Amino acid sequence: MRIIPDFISEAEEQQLHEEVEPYMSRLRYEFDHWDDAIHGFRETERKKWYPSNREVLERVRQAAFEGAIMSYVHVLDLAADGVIKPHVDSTRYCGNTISGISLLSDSVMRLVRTSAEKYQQGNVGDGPSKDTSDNTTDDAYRHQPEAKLENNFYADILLPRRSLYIMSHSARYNFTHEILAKEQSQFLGNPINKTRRISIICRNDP
Ligand SMILES: O=C(O)CCC(=O)C(=O)O
Ligand SMILES: [Fe+2]
Ligand SMILES: [Mn+2]
Repeated sequence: MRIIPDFISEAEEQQLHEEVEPYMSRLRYEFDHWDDAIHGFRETERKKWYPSNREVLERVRQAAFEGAIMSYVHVLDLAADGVIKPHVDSTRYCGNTISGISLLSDSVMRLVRTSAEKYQQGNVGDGPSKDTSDNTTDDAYRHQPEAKLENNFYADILLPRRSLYIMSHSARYNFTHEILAKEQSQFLGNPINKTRRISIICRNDP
C-alpha cells in the first residue's frame, strides 16, 4: 500500500470535480441497502474524459500500474455520513491493483488482515460474472463481503484530499479495506474532518 500526497494540484482537483459533478449531482445517494459494502454513496463508471483529466489518469496509470487500466474508471461519491464497510474487491472483476485519487475531503482507510488464502487470485466467492454489455456497477460482483477476520492486525491510513493511493498485491488480496465513518475518523489520535468525498478509482483487469 502506497500513498502519494498531493498527487494532483488544486486546479486538477477542480477540473476532475467539474467533469463529474453535473452527472453525479443528478443521482441520489443510496442509504437503504444496509447489507451492501458501501452506504451513503452514488457512483458511475466513466470512459471518456476531458483531455486534461485524461492526462491525470495517464499519470495514475504510470505511477500505479505495470500495464493497461480498465477503460471504465470508477467514480464514487461518498456522502459526508457515508461509509465503506470492510470488503475485498472481487478477484473476478478486478486485477492485482486498485488505485484511487481522493477529491474534496481527507478520510481514513483501514486495512485489516483477512484469513490467509480466502482471497488469493482465482479463488471462489466472486459472485456473478460481469455483464460487460452495460456500464452500470453492481456490488454483487465488485465486492466480496468480508467474513472471518483475524482481527489482530490492521493499519489505519490517512488518505489526504488530492492524494493517490496504490493498493496492490498483499494489501489488495490479504487485507479488507474500508473507509471509516466520520465519527470514527481519527489518525494518530487526531480527529479527521471527513466531509463529502469523491474518489476516482482505476483498476486493472484480472
Ligand atoms: O473510495 C475508494 O477509494 C475505495 C472504494 C472501494 O473500495 C470500492 O469501490 O471497492
Ligand atoms: Fe474496494
Ligand atoms: Mn445497492
